[in-house]
Amino acid sequence: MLLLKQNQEQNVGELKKGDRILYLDDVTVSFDGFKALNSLSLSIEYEELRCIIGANGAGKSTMMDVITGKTKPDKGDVIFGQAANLLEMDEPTIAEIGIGRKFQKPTVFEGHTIFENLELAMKDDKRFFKTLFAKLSGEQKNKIEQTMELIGLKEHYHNKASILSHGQKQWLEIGMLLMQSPKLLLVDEPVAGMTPGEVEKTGEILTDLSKRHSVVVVEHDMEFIRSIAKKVTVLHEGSVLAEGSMKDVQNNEKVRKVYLGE
Ligand SMILES: Nc1ncnc2c1ncn2[C@@H]1O[C@H](COP(=O)(O)OP(=O)(O)OP(=O)(O)O)[C@@H](O)[C@H]1O
Repeated sequence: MLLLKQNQEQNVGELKKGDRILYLDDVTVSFDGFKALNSLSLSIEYEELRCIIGANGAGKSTMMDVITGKTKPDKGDVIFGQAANLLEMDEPTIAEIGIGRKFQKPTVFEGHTIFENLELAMKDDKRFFKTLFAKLSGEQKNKIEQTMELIGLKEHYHNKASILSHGQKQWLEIGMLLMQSPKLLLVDEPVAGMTPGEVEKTGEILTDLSKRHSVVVVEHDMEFIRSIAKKVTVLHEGSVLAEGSMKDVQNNEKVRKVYLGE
């Protein structure tokens, strides 16, 4: 298992800004004959913030499930980094080689402090109490502190997660993912249920993150997408309908036809 992980990490290789980090080629997923993904091809760059939009049922979650290994496609290729074939790996291996996924509902440890939540997320040994009382190195403490700063929770470090607002819990969970040093972060509807102030802060956090990671955001909130988007991919019936800046996509004839019935 360890050897497999090391080989796969080598296959991911060293990446620099602008290199391709994720490549889906001709990916099809069928459920009882219905194609949730239909020859989907898509590529994401290292240190890019990409927004994925699309109506209900367009295939956004299925695409995330394929990338993280939850769903295996009927056909196609999914390559991470230079040459790591994600279709040959199970979910834990995919997470270990650098793909983190943030689901819509936060799942933080409510009874533990912000600091402890991040500490627990960092450790390889998942046995809860053993992990919590093991001594942290200076480097590990620094990493936790930098992460708390990034997610705007530094002054809350000793507070229990249970007292955080919904938005703060979402940020803490993003922080927990960061403790595993992912190269690619997949974020599902990050601003659902947030206050306007929290939405703005989330945009800042994700933009900041994309300077050191690749970030893929699936979101229905178009105002939010407009505020953060550099490049947008529109999915429709399991394939890419359009891709480009928010302006390009909004002016795209096919998109206008599908969304606005023009
Ligand atoms: N396990 C499954 N079995 C059968 N059909 C499924 C399954 N998962 C997804 N589908 C179907 O595949 C299509 C794509 O679903 P998917 O959840 O990927 O869309 P989505 O773009 O994420 O939608 P939403 O915005 O509503 O979350 C939908 O028509 C859905 O009903």
